[in-house]
Amino acid sequence: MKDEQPLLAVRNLNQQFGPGCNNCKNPDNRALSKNYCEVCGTVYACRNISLDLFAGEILGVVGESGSGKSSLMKCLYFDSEVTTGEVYLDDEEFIGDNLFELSSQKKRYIRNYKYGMVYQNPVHGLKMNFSSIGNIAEKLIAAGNRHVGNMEEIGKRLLDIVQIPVFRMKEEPRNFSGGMQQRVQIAKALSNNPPVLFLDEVTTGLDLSVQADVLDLIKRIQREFGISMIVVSHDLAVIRMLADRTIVMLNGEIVEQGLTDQILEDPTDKYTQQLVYSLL
Ligand SMILES: Nc1ncnc2c1ncn2[C@@H]1O[C@H](COP(=O)(O)OP(=O)(O)OP(=O)(O)O)[C@@H](O)[C@H]1O
Repeated sequence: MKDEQPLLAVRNLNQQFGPGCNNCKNPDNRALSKNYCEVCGTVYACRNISLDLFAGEILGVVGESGSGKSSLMKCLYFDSEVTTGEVYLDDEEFIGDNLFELSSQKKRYIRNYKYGMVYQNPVHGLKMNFSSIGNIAEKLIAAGNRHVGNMEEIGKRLLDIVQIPVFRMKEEPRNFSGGMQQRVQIAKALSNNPPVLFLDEVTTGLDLSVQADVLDLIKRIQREFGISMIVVSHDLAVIRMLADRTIVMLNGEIVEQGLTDQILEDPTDKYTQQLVYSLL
């Protein structure tokens, strides 16, 4: 895998909230045991994050609350601005382009054609007052589709893939259970056939049996469609089930990364060891 060109290459991504001061701008003064500066209050949500996502793999990002996982996802999906950093997509339309530096129009294009996103809270990914198939159509229209018949056909196929009964396609997701809402979000995220899918804590808050069904669905989609995914979770059990490789974050930094099996069997970092032992 190492000799391959990554599909997505993130280099030295930093995101901070606050201007920083003489104290925290000096890396020697910044304790690694927290993600904020005690002098000026600046929060360092992501610090020097570099990672590769290869074609067809699921990359897990795990860490406790506040470790910077969602901040990383929001930056990658252009939901929020990085402070500094680079990201490259192996796509002929964007060769050599640091995507963070593109215009907002081009970023929108990438979100519509190259990326899919599934949020923890379905309210962020779905219009609750649109029908389920209408939500899928919204993404298809954003990606340039205009033919109503085609959109309905694609919508039905996607709802079938995520196991939402097609006879319920006209219902609004607000009338669905949490697990069904996540399924509609997944269908919507897949609608433009993206090479990259981001999933942010998608099973958090669901009942265990519903969680297991949604995780099965994600695994099946990855196998059938070969989509590359970055999956964020605070729950190592979720990462164990889904991810080929895993990144462990703490206080905005990557403290360990490697094959998921390797991390689970032989964690080297102290914090990762705690995470792994908590599974036992
Ligand atoms: N807009 C913001 N302004 C200030 N601080 C922020 C902002 N967004 C995130 N942070 C801070 O950045 C740090 C990382 O937050 P983030 O949400 O990425 O963590 P997380 O690992 O996803 O945790 P959780 O799973 O609880 O969301 C936290 O200290 C958080 O308070």
